[in-house]
Amino acid sequence: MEDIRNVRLAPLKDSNYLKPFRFLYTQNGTPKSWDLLGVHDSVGIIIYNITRKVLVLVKQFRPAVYYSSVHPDNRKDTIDTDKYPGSLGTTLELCAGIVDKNKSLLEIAREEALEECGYDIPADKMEEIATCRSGVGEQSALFTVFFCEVTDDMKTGAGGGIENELIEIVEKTIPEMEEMMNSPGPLASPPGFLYAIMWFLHHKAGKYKN
Ligand SMILES: Nc1ncnc2c1ncn2[C@@H]1O[C@H](COP(=O)(O)OP(=O)(O)O[C@H]2O[C@H](CO)[C@@H](O)[C@H](O)[C@H]2O)[C@@H](O)[C@H]1O
Ligand SMILES: [Mg+2]
Repeated sequence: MEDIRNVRLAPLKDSNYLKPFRFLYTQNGTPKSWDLLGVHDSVGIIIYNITRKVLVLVKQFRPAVYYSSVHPDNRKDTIDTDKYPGSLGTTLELCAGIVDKNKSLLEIAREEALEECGYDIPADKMEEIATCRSGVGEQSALFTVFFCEVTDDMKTGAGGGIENELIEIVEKTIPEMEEMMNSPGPLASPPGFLYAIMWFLHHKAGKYKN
């Protein structure tokens, strides 16, 4: 996963994932504008395995995280991967996916849990806990978080993602997550993940500790 080479930057002409545009308006009569980025909404799932008392998380290479770890002076057409190894771009996240199909958020969450983590989770085991905005500056996509308890016998597949996704399943105990949340960082995780883990530690972790 971390063997990243041949990194090059290119102009973006059109994209299935990002749509930049300008938003024009008046506020109290003053003309204004704001540059925006249209992106998909997404879902994430807090998966807690009660058989082995671990949170089931995913590690993956995120190009945006890698790119932002490169010093601005070195963001050229090609990036030196000896100086900047792929490990700089890996994150720890919830199992998650974009809402790019005409299916319910719950169905998409179930599909992602199976594709990325190998758990076949019945719909009635998924608890929708909160929806927040994944960014309010340039985009304002919704991020909906689900929670579910799983057991080892719900694991029917290997996980790891579909097509050419390379996703590693990472299991963390509650004390390991508490330690991570108390470390100064920078944490290689998005705010939606940190919010979800705080929610889990606050509302759920106590009952699993004994
Ligand atoms: N910009 C892009 N360029 C090229 N290919 C792209 C792309 N965006 C998506 N894709 C393709 O679409 C797939 C989408 O994967 P997922 O549905 O699992 O969403 P992901 O977990 O990456 O992000 C979701 O989950 C995380 C939460 O961890 C949220 O932050 C995030 O907004 C949400 O999309 C990627 O594997 C890739 O093939
Ligand atoms: Mg995903």
